[in-house]
Amino acid sequence: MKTVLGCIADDFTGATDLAGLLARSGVQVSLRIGVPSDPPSDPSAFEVIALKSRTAPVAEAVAETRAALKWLKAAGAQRFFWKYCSTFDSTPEGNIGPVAEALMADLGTDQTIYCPAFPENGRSIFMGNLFVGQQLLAESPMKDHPLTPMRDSNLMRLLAPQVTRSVGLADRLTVAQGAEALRNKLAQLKAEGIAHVVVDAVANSDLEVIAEACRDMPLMTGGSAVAMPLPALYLADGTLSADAPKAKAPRLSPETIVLSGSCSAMTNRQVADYMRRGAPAFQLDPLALAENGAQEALDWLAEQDLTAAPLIYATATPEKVKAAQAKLGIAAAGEIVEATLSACAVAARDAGARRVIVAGGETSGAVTKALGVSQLDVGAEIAPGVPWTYCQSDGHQIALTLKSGNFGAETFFTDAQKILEAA
Ligand SMILES: Nc1ncnc2c1ncn2[C@@H]1O[C@H](COP(=O)(O)OP(=O)(O)O)[C@@H](O)[C@H]1O
Ligand SMILES: O=C(O)[C@@H](O)C(=O)COP(=O)(O)O
Repeated sequence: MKTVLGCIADDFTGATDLAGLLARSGVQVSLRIGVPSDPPSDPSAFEVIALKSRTAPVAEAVAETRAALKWLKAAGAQRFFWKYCSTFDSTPEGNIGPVAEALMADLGTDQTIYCPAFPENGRSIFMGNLFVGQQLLAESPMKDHPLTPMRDSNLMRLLAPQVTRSVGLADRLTVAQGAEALRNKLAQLKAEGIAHVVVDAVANSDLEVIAEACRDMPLMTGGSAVAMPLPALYLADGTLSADAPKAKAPRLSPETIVLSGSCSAMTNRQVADYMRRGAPAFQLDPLALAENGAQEALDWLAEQDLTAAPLIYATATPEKVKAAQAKLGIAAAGEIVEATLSACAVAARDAGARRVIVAGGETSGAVTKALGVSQLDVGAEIAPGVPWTYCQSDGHQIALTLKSGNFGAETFFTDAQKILEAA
């Protein structure tokens, strides 16, 4: 089969988010960790390549994304999707714009759209301003993100310094008039030399209009939700034929490990909820880790009954995160936590854990790499944008879920376990 849509995500939770939303329509979605070293053989209609490039130096992010594009082109794809965070997370240098411009140059296209909206998770865009629930992005807890604090809510202002060509807006008033009106607006903006168009969306119905209007663009960019309508559009016009039914979820033994490196407001609530329910839990302190290493955590883990699904977490309040970063540096504090959680993941797997729940995008990238996972099949959705996936790790089949910091209900860690039981 030829790939119909080639997708590249800038982090691993983002990649499973996108793969999960595409798979809602019943199509097969293949998710690969990093650019495969082998050329494509029998690729899926929807291929998602997960990179860990969100906070990488710009040149590195651009080079990796171009390599992913090349692989997806070899898989037969003619349309591409660049997935970044629904809260438009980027460092001050910013990878979203340079990556988009590099992809546009490689694809020989003059215009793309930017739509991080994800209404089911409360992300909406109005007049180019991104909201998280009822708050502007820069007034939401994203202002305190440990690696990518978001201090402006206006997508045009965030994007403009990251790109060389002009930025414009197709606002909600246009989107509300339907796909043809949006296509006309995009054409008008293109004639004015606008290469980068932020598109407003506040509801799933807006995303359907945008997907319909932009489905044949060589490159679309956004959060996962604007890609969600694409499989149904491609099935309806015969670009894609209906897939064989999906394989049943494998039965895996109940040993479980929960690892949380996200410090988002939602993950803080999820960790507290899980502990209130009596889950065994071990807290990592970056300062203690810097001094004494990971052994204490590994010793604690070795004593746990993994059928009780123990939790190891570095999740902390913004004040505690800032204090650790002030002493260790932002990158070093993050790295030491990621390395420890990765070591715990490997130790838990070696001790028999076959169900692995990870919270945090960067954290998920580190843990997935440590587990040596290269390809994931998408399973049941636990919460909007967070599916279970199945993969191989060191010769064992495991279920792995990678939760974006902000996603999931307060009961996420127990929800995940219940959904796997029912799958
Ligand atoms: N207590 C802490 N102090 C400092 N940094 C931390 C702490 N706990 C986690 N981190 C780091 O914060 C970052 C959180 O990012 P990430 O895993 O992407 O979560 P999210 O999905 O919420 O963005 C990671 O690099 C993680 O290692
Ligand atoms: O689009 C989203 O919000 C997510 O898919 C995502 O990218 C989340 O990133 P993290 O919060 O760093 O997990």
